[in-house]
Amino acid sequence: MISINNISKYYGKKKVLDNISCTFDTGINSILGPNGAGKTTLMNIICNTIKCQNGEVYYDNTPIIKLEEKYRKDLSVLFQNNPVYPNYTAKEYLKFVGILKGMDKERIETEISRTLDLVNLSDECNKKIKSFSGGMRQRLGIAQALMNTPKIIIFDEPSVGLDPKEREQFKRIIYKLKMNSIIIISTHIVSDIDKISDTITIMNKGKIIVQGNQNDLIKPISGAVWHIPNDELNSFKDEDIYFDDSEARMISVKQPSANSIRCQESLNDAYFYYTSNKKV
Ligand SMILES: Nc1ncnc2c1ncn2[C@@H]1O[C@H](COP(=O)(O)OP(=O)(O)OP(=O)(O)O)[C@@H](O)[C@H]1O
Repeated sequence: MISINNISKYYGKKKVLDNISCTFDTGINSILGPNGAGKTTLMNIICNTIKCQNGEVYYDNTPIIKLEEKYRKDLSVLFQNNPVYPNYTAKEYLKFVGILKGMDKERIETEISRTLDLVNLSDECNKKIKSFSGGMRQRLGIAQALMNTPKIIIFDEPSVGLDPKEREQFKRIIYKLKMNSIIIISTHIVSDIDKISDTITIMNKGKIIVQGNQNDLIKPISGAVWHIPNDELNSFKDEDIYFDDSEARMISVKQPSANSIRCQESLNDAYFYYTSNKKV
C-alpha cells in the first residue's frame, strides 16, 4: 500500500498541495481533478522526483526515501509528455527501458513482445518512433510503463492523444493488471476511469475533497440530479449548470423547474458537485 501522510508542497509562496493524506492499495486508484488541482505535483512526490516541504510518502509502512532502490524497482511511470527518442524504433526504445530497469537480456526480449502485443504495436515494432502518430507514441509510453510487470504503476493523464477506441483498449489493459499492481491514474476526464476504478480521489485547489469508491462518491447527490430542458436554461445561473454529453444538468434537492426531469446520478455529476462546492 502507498500512504500519503500530511503532504504539503509550496512553489515559492504558492501552496499547491495543502496537507494531503490518502492511501492507494492494490487495484485501480484514480485521482480526478481540474487543471491545476495539483495531481501532477502529487504524482511527482509519490515518484520521489520532487521533494515536499511537509509530510511523508510510505510504501508498505516504510518511508520511500528510506527504500531508495527497492522502491524504484517496484515503480513504473508514464508521465505527461513521456520522452521518447524519435530515431529509435519501438523495439530499441523498449530495450533501452529494459536495460534502465535492470532486466536481463532474455527477460527484455520476452517483455518487449508481451508489452507491444498488449498495446497493439507488434506490427510497428521496427518502425522509428518519429513516424508514429500521437496515439501510437502514447501506446508505446504505456508499453514501457508495463515492462517487467511493476508492482506500482503511475499514469499521469494517460489518455492524452488516444482516440476513443484506444481509450477503451487502455482501460482493458489496465483492468487486467489490477489484481497484482497498485495502479494510480491521474486525469480530469471522468469517462476514462469511471467504470474501472476501485477508488477515486477527487482533488481541487491542492486539497483532497473526497476519496472513496464510485457509490460512496455518488451517495450525497442521490435523487438530486436533474436534466434541464434547453428552453429553461436561461432561468438559471451558468455556474449552476453543467453538461453530461449534450444534456444540461443541475444538482438540487427540489425540482428546479416545472419541466426538469430527475436523472440517474453518475460519477460525472459527483465530480461537478465536489469541484464546484455546490451544496444539495
Ligand atoms: N515547477 C513549478 N513551479 C511553479 N508552479 C508550479 C510548478 N509546477 C506546477 N506548478 C503550479 O502548481 C499548481 C498545480 O499544478 P499541477 O501540474 O500539479 O496540477 P494538475 O492538477 O496536474 O494540472 P494539469 O492537469 O494542468 O497538469 C498549478 O497552479 C501550477 O501552475
